[in-house]
Amino acid sequence: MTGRGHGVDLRIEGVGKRYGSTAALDSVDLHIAAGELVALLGPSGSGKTTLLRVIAGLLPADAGRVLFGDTDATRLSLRERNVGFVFQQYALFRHMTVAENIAFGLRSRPRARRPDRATIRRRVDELLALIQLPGHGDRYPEQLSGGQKQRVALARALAIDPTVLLLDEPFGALDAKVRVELRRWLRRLHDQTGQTTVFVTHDQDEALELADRVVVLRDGRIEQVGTPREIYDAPASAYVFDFIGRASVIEGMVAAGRFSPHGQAFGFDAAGVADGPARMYLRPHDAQTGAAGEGLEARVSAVHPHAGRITLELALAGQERALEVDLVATPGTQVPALGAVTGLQLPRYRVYPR
Ligand SMILES: Nc1ncnc2c1ncn2[C@@H]1O[C@H](COP(=O)(O)OP(=O)(O)OP(=O)(O)O)[C@@H](O)[C@H]1O
Repeated sequence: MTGRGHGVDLRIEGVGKRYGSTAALDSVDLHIAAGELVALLGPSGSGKTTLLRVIAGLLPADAGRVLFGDTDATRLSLRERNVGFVFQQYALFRHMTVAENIAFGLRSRPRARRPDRATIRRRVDELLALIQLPGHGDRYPEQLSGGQKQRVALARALAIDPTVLLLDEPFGALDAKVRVELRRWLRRLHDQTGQTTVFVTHDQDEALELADRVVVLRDGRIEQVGTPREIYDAPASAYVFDFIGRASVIEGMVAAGRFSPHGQAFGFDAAGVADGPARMYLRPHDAQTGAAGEGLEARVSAVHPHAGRITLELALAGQERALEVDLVATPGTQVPALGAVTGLQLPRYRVYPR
């Protein structure tokens, strides 16, 4: 595979798709560079699958254009676009061997473009090695594990040298441990092949670990596009902050670039945030408890031990919801007692208008 085409860049321009009164996609603009691995991330119903299907040519858009390199593909069929597609469910042909499954796309080409038998055979062997299942060509799908079946589905999609590889929750049906193994495997495979890839997931860990860039969707619109670091460290909105990981929220007001939590005499820098009601968001590991009198004053309302960390629930005067704070649990960790009053430092946070 190494050295074969890396696929093309993809341009999605003003793409819209409605189902009755629902806008499944609303003026979506996105550029995906050749060789990039991009994750489409969002909750159920945000439009991920619709966007993937529009890119594939499985679903016509109501508005906008899809470009594959310099080619306007908007009106081309799936076959004409030459995309590789993998679904959540294995969708292998049960009556065909693994080798026949992988060869299917090449064998069903019109005669003029169909490679000869020996070439197809070589290609299948090459792909079996790539998916780390050498010697498994004569097996039937039912003789494979779920993870192996998905690797075969991926080989089948790659066999046609697709312009782009489109994956719709390909590991969604597998158990958590296999999912993690397979996504790391997919990342290594991508590093080897450099194939332009678009990957749909609702699992933020999967998106952050796997992708070069993450596209966060909300109600058919793009909420943020960025590298995993950018998305995690600088979420563009409260929606992204909340979706990407655990969040603690403090209610308050912004005036002249300062955020004041309700019920607290303390202010925090919030330069650039408009005056008015606002919320401060922080990750539970980005807060530090300390001596009473330092920073905000908080009372420990619950203590939850976990493997490797302890989560405290802290009550703050003037706040309805308790704040979650994580302490790393090592043998020397001082855990504040239930009901104790502690100081609270917030070195990293973001403020969003309400
Ligand atoms: N065939 C359809 N008919 C009517 N509405 C649809 C159809 N397909 C999708 N929708 C609607 O379009 C919106 C986007 O759906 P889509 O399947 O793209 O979301 P998704 O982010 O992929 O969700 P999931 O993670 O649940 O697959 C949703 O509101 C959905 O109800």
